[in-house]
Amino acid sequence: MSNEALDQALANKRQAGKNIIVPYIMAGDGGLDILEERLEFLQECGAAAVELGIPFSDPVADGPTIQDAGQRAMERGTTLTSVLETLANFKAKRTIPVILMTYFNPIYVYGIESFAKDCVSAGVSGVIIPDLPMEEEAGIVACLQEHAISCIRLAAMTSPNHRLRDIAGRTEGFLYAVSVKGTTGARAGHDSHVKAYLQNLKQMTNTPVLAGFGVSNPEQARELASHCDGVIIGSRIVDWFHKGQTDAIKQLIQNSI
Ligand SMILES: O=P(O)(O)OC[C@@H](O)[C@@H](O)c1c[nH]c2ccccc12
Repeated sequence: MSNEALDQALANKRQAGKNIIVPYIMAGDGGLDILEERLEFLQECGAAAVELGIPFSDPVADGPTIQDAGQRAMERGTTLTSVLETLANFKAKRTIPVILMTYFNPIYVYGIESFAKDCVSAGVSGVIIPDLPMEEEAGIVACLQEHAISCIRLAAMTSPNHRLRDIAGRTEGFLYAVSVKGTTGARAGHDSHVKAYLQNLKQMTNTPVLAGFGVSNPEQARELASHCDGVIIGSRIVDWFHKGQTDAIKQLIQNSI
């Protein structure tokens, strides 16, 4: 079972004729005590949901901006446990869906069953586990489904069509269309193949398709979103939160919608 709050939040934006914007932030960057305020702020800016990163010592998919943010968060002692506890504390007040982005190791150490249960207590709607191969996912996915937590799958530009179809068929919440060949981080532009790649994915599923990686300005966001349902914006927002440039974040999100 996929997560209804997440499905509904994304559908609402689309029905209102808007692009779905999902900002990524690093949990614990700036301290966990400001997490509630940041989520509220992003919701006010028009975000449909927030992707919340769990800091990890070996973040293989991340570029320098997010690696640095993870480092700062770890220096403050942020862990999967402390993030889930913090989210549980203001769950009742929150309406914006939260998706956790975590590498598999912290979940494995936490225990899969306890992780799923504590996600429910924390009001987590979905998870993204970038280093979990499709061939190894069955056990954890069954457990997440039992708890109505969506497992958002990642599509890569290098994957062959039969594999993309498989991923698109399995995804819950949305399909994360990784739109660069490389790690996370702001980029000046996207490859000319991206348009066909997104259109191809759109034909494979009725679940919303969101493009992510390298989106750092409203022009890029709107261009990519015109071939799918919206975008995920990470590094640019992480960097601006760190520098206290919240007005710039608001502009970026509002002008991407
Ligand atoms: O930072 P960018 O290039 O805007 O890309 C989004 C990305 O940061 C976020 O979705 C993310 C951060 N770490 C990840 C690891 C894997 C997949 C996705 C992510």
